[in-house]
Amino acid sequence: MTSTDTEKQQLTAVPSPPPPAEFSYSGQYAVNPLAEVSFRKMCGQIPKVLHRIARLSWQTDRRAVRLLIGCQALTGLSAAVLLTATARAMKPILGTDAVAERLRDALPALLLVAVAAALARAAGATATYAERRITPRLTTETDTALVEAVCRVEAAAYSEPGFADRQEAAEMGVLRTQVMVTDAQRLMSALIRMITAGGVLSVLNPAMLPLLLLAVLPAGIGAVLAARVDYEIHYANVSDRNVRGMMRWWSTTPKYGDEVRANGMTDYLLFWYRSLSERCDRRTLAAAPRTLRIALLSSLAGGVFLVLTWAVLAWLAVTGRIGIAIAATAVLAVQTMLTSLSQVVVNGAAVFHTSLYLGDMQAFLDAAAERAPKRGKRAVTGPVDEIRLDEVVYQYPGKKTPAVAGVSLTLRRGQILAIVGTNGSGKSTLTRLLTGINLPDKGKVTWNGADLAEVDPATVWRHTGLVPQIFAQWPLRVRENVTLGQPRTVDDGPVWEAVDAVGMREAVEELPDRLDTLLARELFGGAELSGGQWQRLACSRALYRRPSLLILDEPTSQMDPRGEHGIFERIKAIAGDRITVVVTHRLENTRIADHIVVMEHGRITEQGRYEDLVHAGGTFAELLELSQDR
Ligand SMILES: Nc1ncnc2c1ncn2[C@@H]1O[C@H](COP(=O)(O)OP(=O)(O)OP(=O)(O)O)[C@@H](O)[C@H]1O
Repeated sequence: MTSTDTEKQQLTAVPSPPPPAEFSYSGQYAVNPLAEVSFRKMCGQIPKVLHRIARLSWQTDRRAVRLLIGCQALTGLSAAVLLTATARAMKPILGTDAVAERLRDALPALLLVAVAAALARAAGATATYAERRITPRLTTETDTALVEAVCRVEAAAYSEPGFADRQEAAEMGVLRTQVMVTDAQRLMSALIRMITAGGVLSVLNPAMLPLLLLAVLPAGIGAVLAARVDYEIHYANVSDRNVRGMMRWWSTTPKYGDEVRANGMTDYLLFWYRSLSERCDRRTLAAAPRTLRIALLSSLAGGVFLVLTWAVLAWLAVTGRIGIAIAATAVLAVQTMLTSLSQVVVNGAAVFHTSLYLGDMQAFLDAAAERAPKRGKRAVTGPVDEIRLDEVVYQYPGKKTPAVAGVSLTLRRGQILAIVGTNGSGKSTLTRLLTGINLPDKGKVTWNGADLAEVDPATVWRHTGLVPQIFAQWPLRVRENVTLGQPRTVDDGPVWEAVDAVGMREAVEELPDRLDTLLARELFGGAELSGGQWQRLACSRALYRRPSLLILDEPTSQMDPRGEHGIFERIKAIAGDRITVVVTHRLENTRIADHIVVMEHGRITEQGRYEDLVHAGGTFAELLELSQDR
């Protein structure tokens, strides 16, 4: 083989991608609620969840619930009338008189049968209407409650192991709300029809009822056991589904399309996506034999008892123990019982299934409520004259060392503070502590003397404006991208002012609908901005707020020199009214600062003014020299 051949082979031989890492939904919160639960306890969940669905529905639409209850009562009544009227009609029909006479005698009962059947249908249709009035609003309520719970937790919860998996598990509860009222309503009406038919049947012959129950009970047990298997698979797949959901978004959103294509990631991403799906499928398929065994055994047991039921009925009729008319009604009652029992079983299992997912959802909502800020009722009122950090320490959950390890600092109104330091030295974490996004584990942060641990965070964030390193590109109109979080005015004057402040007027005026242009190229009529323009817009959002504390974390990393110069000029011009914090790796930009702190391993290792630090021979001077050494 020539060296050229080897080179060619090396170029064409692309190694196959590694399989995606296997995550498992584990840890102190990941307790499969079914692992230790007995069958009786599982069935015991059904009344509880019915009660819960009723309560939620009642809170959503009382009129619709009343209508539903009325329909259920009508269903029971019409089933009873139908069966008794049928029994009454059977006697003359099976009699020995002339046909015309038999029909005439049976006519009143037959009319009653027709009216009862019509009523039953009407009750069914109205119940569906009532259920459709409840379900969309109930789903919206539950869905919004989940989104709100996630938005409102303390930011530290996001770093907790398993938080995202628990959220994914809770999402299933939201999905189930779309079917839970239907399932509950069908279960209740089937139960009512079953009880009515059972009552009629036990009057006709008491021996039939237990036999029929035995015929359907195995199917009930089978359905609940199958639901349990389904839940176990769902539970085992939570983490993979979560990762797959993220991969799906990252792979398909046009925002990252360039990176995916130009780096040849498509095949790898598709491979990973497919691998995750196949891993979920494998778990599902591995459980299929168990489901089959459950279905076969329950059908076999049910079938045996059903044959027995029909045999007993035939024996009663053949031996003359019951009349032919009664036997015919019994056939109808058995059929009604069987149909409604099957519906009870199917819908009961569905309600049981729902109870499991609702349980996950409720557990997550409870956990989120526990993690909601409980910092006290004190309020920060502007203007903010002083922010102090006193020996502040913060360690992220699951981390071995603190990200901020004992920082003391005083910031005063009118001052510009620059924070510099190597990657991972704790700069962004320090800004999170300054704004009260995270509370320190030790030490305290005070605003005008008030400890942030005792202050309602909403009153703090009313006075802050933050341009984070990674900022959102909101799929909203230009105007909302500027005013989001604080729609202070109804006229556009202040919006244009903020747009001007970041030098974006020309770019916005060129957009098809100026401030009304939707910034989402994925959507019809949407437009897209360049990276630097997005960053200017993020800065304009913070400036529009006119905050007491303005924090800019690498605010100009994507901007051209003109844009960068403009932003820093603006920061200087408005600095008198506020406390300004700039985090940057471009050390030249720290010239505007009144005070610079250099961070290393979560501590402040140097501080002073630009001119002092340049000549101090420390990290700042070293980093500056390196940035100029090209
Ligand atoms: N949400 C988080 N959860 C867990 N650890 C985190 C989180 N955010 C940051 N860290 C860790 O905290 C440490 C400090 O991170 P931080 O983002 O504050 O550094 P930084 O100085 O801003 O870095 P850079 O210059 O790269 O932006 C790092 O070790 C990082 O891995």
